[in-house]
Amino acid sequence: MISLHRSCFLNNAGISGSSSPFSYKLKKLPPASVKVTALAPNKDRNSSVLIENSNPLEEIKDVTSSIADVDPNSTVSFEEPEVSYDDAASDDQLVTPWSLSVASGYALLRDPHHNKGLAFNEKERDAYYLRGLLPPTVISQDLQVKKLMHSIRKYQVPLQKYMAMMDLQELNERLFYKLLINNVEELLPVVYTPTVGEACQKYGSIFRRPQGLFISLKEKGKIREVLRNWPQRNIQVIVVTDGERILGLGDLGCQGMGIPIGKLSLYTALGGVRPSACLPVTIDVGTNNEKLLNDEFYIGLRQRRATGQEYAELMHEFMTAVKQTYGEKVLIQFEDFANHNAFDLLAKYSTTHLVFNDDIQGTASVVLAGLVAALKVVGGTLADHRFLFLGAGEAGTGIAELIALEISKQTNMPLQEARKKISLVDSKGLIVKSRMVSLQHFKKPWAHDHEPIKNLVDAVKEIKPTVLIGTSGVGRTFTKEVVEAMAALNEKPVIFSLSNPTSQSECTAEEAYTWSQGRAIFASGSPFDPVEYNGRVFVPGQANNAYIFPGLGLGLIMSGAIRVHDDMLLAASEALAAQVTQENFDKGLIYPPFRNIRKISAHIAANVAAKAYELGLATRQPQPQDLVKYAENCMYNPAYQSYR
Ligand SMILES: O=C([O-])CC(=O)C(=O)O
Ligand SMILES: [Mg+2]
Repeated sequence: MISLHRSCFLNNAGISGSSSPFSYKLKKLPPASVKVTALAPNKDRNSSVLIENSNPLEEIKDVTSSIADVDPNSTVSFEEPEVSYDDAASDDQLVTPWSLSVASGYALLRDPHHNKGLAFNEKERDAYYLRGLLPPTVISQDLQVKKLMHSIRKYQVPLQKYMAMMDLQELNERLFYKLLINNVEELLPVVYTPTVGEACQKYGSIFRRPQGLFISLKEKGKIREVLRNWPQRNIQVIVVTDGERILGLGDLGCQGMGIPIGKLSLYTALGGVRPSACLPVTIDVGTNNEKLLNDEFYIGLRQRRATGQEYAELMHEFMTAVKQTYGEKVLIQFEDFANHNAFDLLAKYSTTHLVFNDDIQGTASVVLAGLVAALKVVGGTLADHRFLFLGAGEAGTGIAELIALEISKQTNMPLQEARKKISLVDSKGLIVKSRMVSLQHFKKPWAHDHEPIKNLVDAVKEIKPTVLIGTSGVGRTFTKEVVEAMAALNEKPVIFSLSNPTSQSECTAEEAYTWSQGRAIFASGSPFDPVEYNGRVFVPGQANNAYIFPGLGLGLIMSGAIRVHDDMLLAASEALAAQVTQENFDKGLIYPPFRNIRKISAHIAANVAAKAYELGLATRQPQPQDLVKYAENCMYNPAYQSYR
């Protein structure tokens, strides 16, 4: 059995110390032939080995020994196209289960990228030394999915379901994604909000093995090396958090890692980005959460958060190292940073990197889509409506700005004027001019001429909004009085309770429908079950950025975009709103069901890519003719591959 890990790979090459000159990418080659080109900068620049039609295990022995023989300063280059079609391989297309070696035997069963469990067929069991390591039965992937859903459904506690899913991801990646894609509506609340929030809170005690990359202050000055420790090279998407504002749960420090992991599993399941191209990162600069600091099981740095220059320097080293390691076109998604850093990081890096902030921009795009769809039910144009927000952080101001931008585009109204249709309430009351000096910079554009108002109910009565949006991170703040005030003002009040997880939702679906006598057009950030009121069933929509970021990311990747532009967020919004069917509207839905999410993501990706080409920000040339088809063809397919 040959099992070659990177460490022995480097040792064989006689490399020691901190830097590894090796890089490797797999080149697509005709079946059963492997060509490795070793590029040695100092000598033997182009030595190459070509092995054809032999036993794959033997091939690898040859390949690895020739790699080991080349100059230690050499670069071994296997090239892989940025958008890989390998993952779409069908039954009749044979592939080799590559890692840096051909996995076989016991190691193959423990390699999550290639393991198929009982689905290894007889031939594969012979060829890959699996005889005796598996019970005799051979079953299909579909039967495995059925069996696993059966056992997951038996768990009563959501966190147990979450742990079962994480274990599966570590054991058999394709089965994990097949399960998730086939049962997306049932499993999204498990791997994502609300359960992922609880998982982050309890990360220290449920922690079994590390997932993702942890970069703490201890790694300062060494971040490029840390990135090289990650086993994959062709990274296309990074989701990074510093754990300071995890959902609406506050500072969870290093335990925020659950969020990048969850978001990236949706990149693959909902947007079709290859799992090997996804990198979850948590930046650990400490935590101000006393409970965690005193928790003996806490997994992060036991110190208060670094701020100011120390924080900025670590983030800058990370951002620079990412671009140096993965190039200009790697997408960096900022996730769940606290307001004060989120806006600054986005402003600082949006002109030099391909970055976007999911909480500011992704949430804005999904809410705008929901509002555009809701107009079909409530009537009027965006400019005809008045918007009131509870919460003026990343999500609140991000959504407000995108609505203003869209109104301004639709009506040619100056942006300043369009902003006047939107009012925000924060913990100190309505944001008004007289508070200007003490306002954080991102709130200033929303300080209108108005008398101060202290609480939300009074603001509703005074401003008379048609749309009420909660982004406060504080649960149960849309009280009966607030919802009744909205219902008294509007025939069909639009009410979005966006804070996550469910415990932080501004009101429940049941409250929204009951207190508005079934008239509310309601959506929430975390899922709620359908509600029966007066003999009618209301299905609440889930206004969650999960509708947007997977398709947006795919669109950026497939067009080779180098920057994110606001117009791409509008394009994503438009594409999502266009996917709501009459049948959905008839059920009171303003978002299409998640079960069609891959099709929806393909349309979002196509619209985003088209915008990237239009704006001259796309580097993949020529532009594919049918972008929707192209997006679909690029998507990772979790069906098992057949091993030769
Ligand atoms: O993760 C989610 O469900 C949505 C989101 O970005 C947040 O609440 O921060
Ligand atoms: Mg978030």
